Order: sequence, then structure tokens, then C-alpha cells
Amino acid sequence: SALEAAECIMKMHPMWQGPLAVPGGDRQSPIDIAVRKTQWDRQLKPLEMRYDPRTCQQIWNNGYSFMVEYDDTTDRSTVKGGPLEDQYRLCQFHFHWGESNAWGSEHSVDRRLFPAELHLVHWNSDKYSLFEEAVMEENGLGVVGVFLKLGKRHEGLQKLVDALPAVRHKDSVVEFGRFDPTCLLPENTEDYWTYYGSLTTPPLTETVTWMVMKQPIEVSHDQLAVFRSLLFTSAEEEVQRSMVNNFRVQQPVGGRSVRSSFD
Ligand SMILES: O=C1NC(=O)[C@@H](c2ccccc2)S1
Ligand SMILES: [Zn+2]
Repeated sequence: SALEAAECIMKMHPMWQGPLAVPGGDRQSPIDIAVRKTQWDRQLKPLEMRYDPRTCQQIWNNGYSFMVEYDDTTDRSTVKGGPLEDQYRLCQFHFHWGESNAWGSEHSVDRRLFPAELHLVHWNSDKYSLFEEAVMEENGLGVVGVFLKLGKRHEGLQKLVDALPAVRHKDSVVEFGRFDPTCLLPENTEDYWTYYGSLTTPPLTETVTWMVMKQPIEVSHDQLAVFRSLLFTSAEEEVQRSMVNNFRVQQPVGGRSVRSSFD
């Protein structure tokens, strides 16, 4: 299946030669969301995402994905509500994608993989004073996940796609002004799944409240192709490697419950 192929290819990547699961970790991410096992929680409030486009700063190729980084020194771009007890500040968003349209997302829904997945990473600014601190602490992070599916061209994403050639190589950075990530959210943000999990890259800390949107956004084949034109490698390396399949293999759900905000 596509899932087996994806897992096989992903496990060959140097990034993942290390410990795949945190020793003793019982709430790792990503996972498969088995819809019939999710539980509707009527107490879940609507998610409130408020982003100020002026807090956008730069795009950075960190050798694993490309990240759009935000000024998180004030509470101008935040998420709260939903399963969250506190207010969380946006620090960056990034994507995971495959070499083919058959896979690329980190989460799956009833084993269905999507060609890519967006992660909006927020940290708990009511309890902690820095992202680096919150990463290590209970209820430190809130990540909103959005699936990308093949379809019509996404006009809001195109501004980001046009800037990618400037960050083709690892460690390259480019100024990026005024970008409101609200345009990357699906029309329906009321329907989502939520569960307690972890970062999907080292340090894999189990400090993340996940909120995965049910409705995917549509992007075009050409837009995804530009994601795949990025490189894992820096300009001076002899052998260049395409930045594709930068997702983690799915982890056991164990005894965790995945709640839905909808019936
Ligand atoms: O949602 C996630 N995606 C990733 O690449 C992980 C990560 C790790 C460190 C910082 C931000 C995000 S956690
Ligand atoms: Zn991610």
C-alpha cells in the first residue's frame, strides 16, 4: 500500500536512523485517526485562531522543512479555545510532503494519506516565556494540522510558493513580510480531531496538544512540485538531495482517546 511504501522510503532517510520512538514514550505523534474510534466531546469549544500578518518575519530552510517564522514576543498571533486551557502564541508554520502525491502527510484518516500536511506551531504563553522552554513542559505546545489535497491552485499559498526558490538550500533564509496564515485554514475550522501527542521530529517531546482539521485545503500539482524542488542539502555540499518524504512514520495510539469536535 502507499502507507507501506511511504514508511519504507521514510525509514531510509538519514534523519531517521536514530531512535524512532522515545524510550518509554507512550504518546508519540503522528498517528492514524481511526474515525470510528474517535469520541465526540460536546464540551470542546470552537477554536479561536487570531493571526496578525505583520508578525510574519522570514522563511527558513532548516534542512528538514521550510518554516515561516513569526515574531512571538507578544500575543498578537494566537490560538485558544478548543481543547486548550490557555492561550498559545504562533511561532512558526511549516509543511511535510512526499515525493509523490500518494503520500506525504504525517497523520492519516482511516489510513488515508494526503500529499502534504501543514503544521501551525504555537506555545503556551500563559505558562511559559519562551518556545524553547514550552517545548519541554506539560501542555507546552499546541499544533494545528491541516491536510493538503490535490485540486485547484491555492491563491494564498502562491505567495509562499513564489518565495521558495530563494530558500532552495539548507540554512538559507529570506525576508517574508505580511503573511496571514488564516488563508491556509479550511473554510470549516469547527470540525477537528484533538489528542495528546508529541513533536514529530527530535526532540520528540510529549508536550503537544494536537488539533487536526477534518477539512483539507486544496493546492495544485504545480504548487506541490515547487515544495519538492527544495533541497535537504546546503549549497556547498557536492551531492544535492531533494527535500521530499520529510514526514515521520505513524506511531501507536496506545490507550489514547482521539476526540472530535463534531458528531
Ligand atoms: O508538528 C511538528 N512538526 C515538526 O516538524 C516538529 C517540530 C519540531 C521542532 C519545532 C517545531 C516543530 S513538531
Ligand atoms: Zn510538523
